Amino acid sequence: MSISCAPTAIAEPTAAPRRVLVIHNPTAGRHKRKRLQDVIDRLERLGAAVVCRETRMRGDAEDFAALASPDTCDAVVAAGGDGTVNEVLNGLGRGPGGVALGVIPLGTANVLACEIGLDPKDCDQIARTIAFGHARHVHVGVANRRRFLLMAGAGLDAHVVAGVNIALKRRTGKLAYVVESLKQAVGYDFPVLGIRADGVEYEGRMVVACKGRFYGGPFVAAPDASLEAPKLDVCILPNSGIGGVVRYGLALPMGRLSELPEVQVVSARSILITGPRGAPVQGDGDIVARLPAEISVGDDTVELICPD
Ligand SMILES: Nc1ncnc2c1ncn2[C@@H]1O[C@H](COP(=O)(O)OP(=O)(O)OP(=O)(O)O)[C@@H](O)[C@H]1O
Repeated sequence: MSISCAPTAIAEPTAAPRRVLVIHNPTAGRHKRKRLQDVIDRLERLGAAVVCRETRMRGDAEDFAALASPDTCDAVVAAGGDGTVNEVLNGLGRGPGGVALGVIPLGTANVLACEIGLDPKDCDQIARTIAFGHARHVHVGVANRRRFLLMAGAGLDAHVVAGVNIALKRRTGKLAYVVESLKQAVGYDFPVLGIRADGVEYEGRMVVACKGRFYGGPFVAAPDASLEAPKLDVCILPNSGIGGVVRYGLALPMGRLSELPEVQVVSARSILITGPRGAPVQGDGDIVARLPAEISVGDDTVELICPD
């Protein structure tokens, strides 16, 4: 197997390498199988015991992760995009506990990798992180009983996630989301959403409850959010129509979304989003719930393996 990433000189850690179950979503990202093999080869050279399972359909990653036992496995590693991480997170929640969560970022946006400072192209960093990286105690969000790690939202972005053309996404990556956003901006009617955040009422056309700072890739939407904090940073966007979409779409990559005067960011433990019954709610980039949605963060935690 050819090795595509140059090793960097880092002192060998003294702790024993982890025993890991890698769960690979072969449909995530494009042409990433070689990178996965490279990471696995490096893990084995570092002394980690690795078992790899491939998913065949949606839901497999969650079922495989739920079976992981701390007797045989220190960590379950999601090899795929944020959707695969989300499935593993939910699977671990069904399991016996005592197993950490890791990631080999092979997806389209890889928001979690941005959040924890993992470079998707640096196979050496990824392997060392999985084998020896410290585990952060992360508070997990819950949307209508479904766990999420990064964000959950309703309104246009959830409709974009629900409507994105999968074949186009496989061919063009993130561009498919831009195309779908513009398409939706024309046809979508931007209904008003009610948001009750820790008992205080707000209104918006789009709402994203952020656990992490990043959104859609390396773009900061909620600068004060923290995976380790038991709170949500709720971004409430009031504008509608193509004008609103373009305005927010330009502000986000510049890191200015939360600075726009009409955008509110409120900190809350629990929110209730109401709007058209059955409208989609996205969590970590996949549809995880429907309106009305109760989104909260409480005592539920996971050990997330991060670079040192
Ligand atoms: N073998 C499979 N066949 C079809 N779908 C799968 C399979 N395994 C997992 N899935 C589903 O694929 C979806 C997308 O996966 P994922 O998010 O990991 O990749 P991505 O969409 O390329 O990346 P990103 O989320 O970063 O955009 C998830 O909803 C997951 O449940």
